[in-house]
Amino acid sequence: MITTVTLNAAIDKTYSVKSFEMDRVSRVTDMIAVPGGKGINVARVARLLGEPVTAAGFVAGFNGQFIRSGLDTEGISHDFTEVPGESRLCLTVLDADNGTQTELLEPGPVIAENSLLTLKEKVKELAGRSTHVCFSGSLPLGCPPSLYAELITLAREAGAEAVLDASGDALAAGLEAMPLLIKPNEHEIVRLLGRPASSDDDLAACIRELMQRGIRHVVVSLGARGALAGSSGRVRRVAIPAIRAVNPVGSGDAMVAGMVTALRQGRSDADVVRFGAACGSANALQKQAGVVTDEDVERIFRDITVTDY
Ligand SMILES: Nc1ncnc2c1ncn2[C@@H]1O[C@H](COP(=O)(O)OP(=O)(O)O)[C@@H](O)[C@H]1O
Ligand SMILES: O=P(O)(O)OC[C@H]1O[C@](O)(COP(=O)(O)O)[C@@H](O)[C@@H]1O
Repeated sequence: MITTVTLNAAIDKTYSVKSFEMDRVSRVTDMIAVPGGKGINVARVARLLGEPVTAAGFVAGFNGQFIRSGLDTEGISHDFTEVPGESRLCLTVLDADNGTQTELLEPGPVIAENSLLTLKEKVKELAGRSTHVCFSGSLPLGCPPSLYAELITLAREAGAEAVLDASGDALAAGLEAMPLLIKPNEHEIVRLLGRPASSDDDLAACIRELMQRGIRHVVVSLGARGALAGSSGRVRRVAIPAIRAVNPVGSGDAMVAGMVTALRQGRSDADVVRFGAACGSANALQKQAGVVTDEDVERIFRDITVTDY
């Protein structure tokens, strides 16, 4: 099984708007509201790919009920820790005319010490039944930056491999526990290493540095440019075909889901990133974040090339 941990679960709401403008009234032409937050998106895509999953993390309030019942409707198994307050709303405004996606992310509930203890027990228990635990997304208020490192260590002690998709201090501190795989995007890796990366050579040097620290898979996703991926000491370029992207929100999560699925299937390092990138691009073809179809994934996979960098 794959367990996903979303500490700041959300309702992901997507508004389609014609010619979105600041300081103006905009009428919404189409609306989607689904359980979201990075780890939940990973769970949805992994399940669509045929993997057994459980989504865990914190939920709160009416939005938390929406998240649980939405997952029930989708048939995604979940085991969340309820906390006081209200789970957040993450809003994406899609403007097809201008080709923009604008995101507004609420902060979410404040997590108390006793809820952290409950969550740690839950992660230990789920990790004992999982091959991989994916830790994804920002830390809600009340969670110390060291939390991912603690959870990764617990997961590994329980027998599961850990994947970390986070940013800022949460990513920096989480690295101390040596997750199996990290998937920063360009901005996240630059911030992590605290130096500019103005070329792919610079990014490759960052990837090598992180592999030397002991992270086996360091995959830097580059949006429509594909990815630069380090695995077991080698850096590879992942070149993807041009597509007509509809909404790339959630593509990073779909990529993580694809890579974990491929790792579980024992695919080669090159095919792990190739399959992950195919899932990321397939997600960008959908209006809803965190959704792929098998047909899109397989078609795009065939058109992706992975070469030594
Ligand atoms: N506009 C796009 N066109 C094609 N593929 C995309 C696009 N945006 C993302 N992807 C795919 O999804 C992967 C992850 O997307 P990216 O935007 O880099 O992640 P994140 O959402 O974490 O910032 C990319 O490596 C790529 O394969
Ligand atoms: O937990 P964070 O980092 O605040 O991010 C939350 C947001 O990330 C998303 O999961 C999208 O992430 P990606 O585009 O990086 O895959 C949204 O669905 C969600 O609203």
